[in-house]
Amino acid sequence: MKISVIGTGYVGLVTGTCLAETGNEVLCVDIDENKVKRMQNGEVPIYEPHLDVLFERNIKAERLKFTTSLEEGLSHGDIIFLALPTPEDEDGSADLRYVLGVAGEIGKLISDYKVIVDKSTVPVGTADRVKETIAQNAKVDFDVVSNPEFLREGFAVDDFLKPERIVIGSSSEKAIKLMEKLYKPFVRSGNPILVMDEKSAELTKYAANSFLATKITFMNEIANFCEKVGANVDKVRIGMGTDSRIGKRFLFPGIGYGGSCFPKDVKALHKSGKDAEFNFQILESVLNVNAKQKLALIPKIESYFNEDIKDKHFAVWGLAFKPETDDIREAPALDVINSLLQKGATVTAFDPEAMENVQRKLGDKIKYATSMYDALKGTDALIICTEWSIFRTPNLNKIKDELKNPAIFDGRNLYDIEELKENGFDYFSIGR
Ligand SMILES: NC(=O)C1=CN([C@@H]2O[C@H](COP(=O)(O)OP(=O)(O)OC[C@H]3O[C@@H](n4cnc5c(N)ncnc54)[C@H](O)[C@@H]3O)[C@@H](O)[C@H]2O)C=CC1
Ligand SMILES: O=C(O)[C@H]1O[C@H](OP(=O)(O)OP(=O)(O)OC[C@H]2O[C@@H](n3ccc(=O)[nH]c3=O)[C@H](O)[C@@H]2O)[C@H](O)[C@@H](O)[C@@H]1O
Repeated sequence: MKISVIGTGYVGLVTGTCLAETGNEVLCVDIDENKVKRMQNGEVPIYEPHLDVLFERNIKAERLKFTTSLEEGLSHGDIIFLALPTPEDEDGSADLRYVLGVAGEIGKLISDYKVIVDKSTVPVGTADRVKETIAQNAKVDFDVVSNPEFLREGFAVDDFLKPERIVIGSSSEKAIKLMEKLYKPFVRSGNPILVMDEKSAELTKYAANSFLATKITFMNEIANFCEKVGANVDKVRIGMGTDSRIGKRFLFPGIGYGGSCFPKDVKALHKSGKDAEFNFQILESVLNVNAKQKLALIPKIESYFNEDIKDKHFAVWGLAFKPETDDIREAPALDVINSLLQKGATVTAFDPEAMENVQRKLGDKIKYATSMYDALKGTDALIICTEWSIFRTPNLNKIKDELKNPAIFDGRNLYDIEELKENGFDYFSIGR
């Protein structure tokens, strides 16, 4: 089939590449000329494990191409995916200017039947708004489908190739048939393609992300309570999670959830509620608890240094909002660093993939190390914000040799408390 993907971020590029992998002819459109040039030269512009192999293979086979021309994109594809940003607007709602802006152009540019597929995460009712916007100018027939994406950064290729479910929201038989044909190769193991109305599909995405954010936040509250009463959240987590009704996944406490989606999606659903005069009380709590949780290590650090961290120098391991990505959007590490800087401390940071992005954001406000051990040199203590695998079994002697105090503040519960104690560390984690 002939497919066009508008927007080549984490979702668009993975969607385009994976659809090319099943034999479709894919043309990706992006407004960012530099990005398009890099992709045309065979460079993957984001860090996403396993994407490079598929990307290279499909470019070579001439099934995956790139352009900055929306007109070219719209004339190529029979199915047009919108994988455009829907960032947080000032009032917490999803900013639809990219989606509706492109929809306006689509109306002017299409000259034969197209299925317009919204893959961006958008509030209930957006498919109708996209339809109306296209219809203002369109002279030909078209359908709009809501097809929310559930991939995780860091596992995006695997999640796309082997989805647990595919959600298709549409009222057009013709569009549904085309979408089912396109996705059939991805659900050969029997996972379902769920067809529903557009509004239910749109809400499914927000409900899923908000539920996962709530699950993490609930666990963070349990962790904080564990600290008050002397329980160990690791034990509680396993004790709870082995009940299959609860499940073991997404129960890891830490310094809050971050990323490009949970924070903005919980806020957007909360705002949609407000607009409909519906009070999402549970989401209000999630938002408040998570904002506090991002700074959960700060009082521990201040207490260790007798409430005075001015002029103290800290090593921070992990900057990305989670491992296996270079994405730093709403990363808890940034909140931690900003708070330390505000209190007069200094920071040397290390992350395997996200250093460039942080450098662009923070510039010379902090120092950047070339390795995890290099970051420790001359610092007063180590703070861990992201659970990259390479931090899991470090050389403890090397850490102790470099730090002025044998103190580790671990926001991701990486180490065994007893082992760290035996090795002479003052070790602080979350809920243990
Ligand atoms: N990042 C993720 O893991 C997931 C994101 N989503 C949703 O998918 C949507 C896209 O997210 P990301 O891929 O993370 O965004 P992104 O910000 O990484 O990429 C968006 C791309 O769209 C391009 N763009 C902006 N305006 C354009 C225009 N007028 N024409 C062509 N290209 C344009 C940008 O240059 C950029 O390359 C959002 O709604 C997000 O909530 C859904 C599931 C997972
Ligand atoms: O809509 C989206 O963009 C995506 O958002 C999340 O994916 P992602 O943000 O890539 O990352 P997650 O692995 O879900 O982690 C999100 C945040 O929660 C935190 N987290 C996750 C799990 C956990 O047990 N504890 C915890 O604190 C992570 O550290 C991270 O900051 C969802 O998992 C995807 O299904 C969804 O498609």
